[in-house]
Amino acid sequence: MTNSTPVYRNYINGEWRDSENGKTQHSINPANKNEIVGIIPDSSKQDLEDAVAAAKAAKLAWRKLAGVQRGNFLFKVADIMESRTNEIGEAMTMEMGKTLPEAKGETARGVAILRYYAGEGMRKIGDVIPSSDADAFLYTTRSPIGTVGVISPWNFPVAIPIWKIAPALIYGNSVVWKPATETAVTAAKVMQCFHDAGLPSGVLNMIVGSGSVIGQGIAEHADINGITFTGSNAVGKAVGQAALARGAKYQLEMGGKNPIIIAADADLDLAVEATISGGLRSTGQKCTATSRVIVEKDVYEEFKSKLLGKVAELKVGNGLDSGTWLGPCANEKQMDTVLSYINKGVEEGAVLLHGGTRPADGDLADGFYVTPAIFDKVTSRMSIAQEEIFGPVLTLIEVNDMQEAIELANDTDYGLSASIYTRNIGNAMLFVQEMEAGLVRVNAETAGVELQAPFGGMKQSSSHSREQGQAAIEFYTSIKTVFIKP
Ligand SMILES: NC(=O)c1ccc[n+]([C@@H]2O[C@H](COP(=O)([O-])OP(=O)(O)OC[C@H]3O[C@@H](n4cnc5c(N)ncnc54)[C@H](O)[C@@H]3O)[C@@H](O)[C@H]2O)c1
Ligand SMILES: O=CCCC(=O)C(=O)O
Repeated sequence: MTNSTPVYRNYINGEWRDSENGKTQHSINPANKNEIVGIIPDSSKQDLEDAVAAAKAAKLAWRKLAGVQRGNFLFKVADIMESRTNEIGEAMTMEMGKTLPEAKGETARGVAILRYYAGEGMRKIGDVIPSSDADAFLYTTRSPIGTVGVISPWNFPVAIPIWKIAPALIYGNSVVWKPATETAVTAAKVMQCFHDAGLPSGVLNMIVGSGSVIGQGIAEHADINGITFTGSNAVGKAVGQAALARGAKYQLEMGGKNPIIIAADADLDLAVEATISGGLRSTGQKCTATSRVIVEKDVYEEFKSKLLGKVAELKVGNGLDSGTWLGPCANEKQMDTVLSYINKGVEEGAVLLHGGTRPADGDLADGFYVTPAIFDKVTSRMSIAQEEIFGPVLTLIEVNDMQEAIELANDTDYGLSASIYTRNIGNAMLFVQEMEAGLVRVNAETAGVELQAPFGGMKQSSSHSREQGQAAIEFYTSIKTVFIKP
């Protein structure tokens, strides 16, 4: 740490504030653990109280604005964020390791999401319904739920908070946001865009602190009317239970164990490309990342050898370097988890064909790197085929036919995304019908989400709600049915 290490604060009631207890922590660069990206707050419950009070005080005036007026703020935020794409992208790469082009791409996605929801301020929010009383006017409108708690993870530190905050705001809610501490610097830069756009004080507040204090505090707070959470299953379920216990609305988007099926008739070159991109971009740290690669036996060996050839070409390194394809894991705990799953895979009898090691020397030794791992001879019940690893690990599973492929693809507690490579329309239709996942993609990788379409999982991946697109209105508002008679 040097005297010039930047210091970031909480954002409460329109101003930047130190944590009331004065405690701080460090945001570390996963490409070099000795580099501190920023000094960030380690906030207390009192900071959360202040943020919630500010959000509560601000919500009435915000709700009373026209949707178009709220949208104008979001358009301004989008323009400011677009002008800071490089700065925000660099902060993201330095805090969580994804490559700079990916980080800038994600920032651009944040801008697009803001513009999409800004436009929502002009769209209809209800229906006219014929009443059984000929003189009456029966229609629906929507009310904001009040103050929304946003709890977000580190893996998409711009896109995910924005796909929660933007719809919360456009539909008239105030917000208390707890970003992941790993990416608190990126979050502060996002927050600054809202501040510079002139968002009224208290409408959006940001508190940086531990999950157990600030995250749980949000889940339990009587003045937070709804909680939207993205993160791991264990934490998500605890958040959901705390919300349910006090009757608050909640929405949980959690882990995945996403399959790609390679049919015998697939274009194998395209399938290899999609497996690598879906499974290893962002170092496998996407909820939608491909993890189980289910291949029909007729093409298994050919697919495997093409995959190995291409994975061997991937360059692991610092995400800021232009030649890097794959950055480090986002933090030490994540790296340790990935390495422990690699050991477990070997112990359970899978064959490690490639990678799965921690580079020991040179520039990479001080980072949380794991080389991309490919496992052969994986069976569906092995831990590496069942549990979310959230790292650069692909598990190859051989099947006899399409029926078995789909059965194994569904053989998981998760149901977030799934894809198939095939040139046979029958295979594609069967897959779409039978696959138990919220996002199913034919001849496309498992990762990749379109901001205007609903996104969310089935089974243990979600609380069965949907985010993004117009689906977001369901969480951030309540329907009010209105009956008027002269
Ligand atoms: N389905 C999706 O849309 C989606 C998207 C991105 C990530 N994810 C999932 O997120 C996970 C990775 O992210 P992570 O490691 O940041 O997850 P995490 O669950 O550890 O943390 C997520 C957020 O919850 C907070 N938190 C931690 N403990 C808490 C508690 N007791 N109460 C309330 N909040 C608490 C964290 O500080 C963070 O802000 C993976 O499982 C991944 O699949 C899911
Ligand atoms: O990590 C979850 C979000 C996935 C996503 O946004 C994508 O696949 O692009």
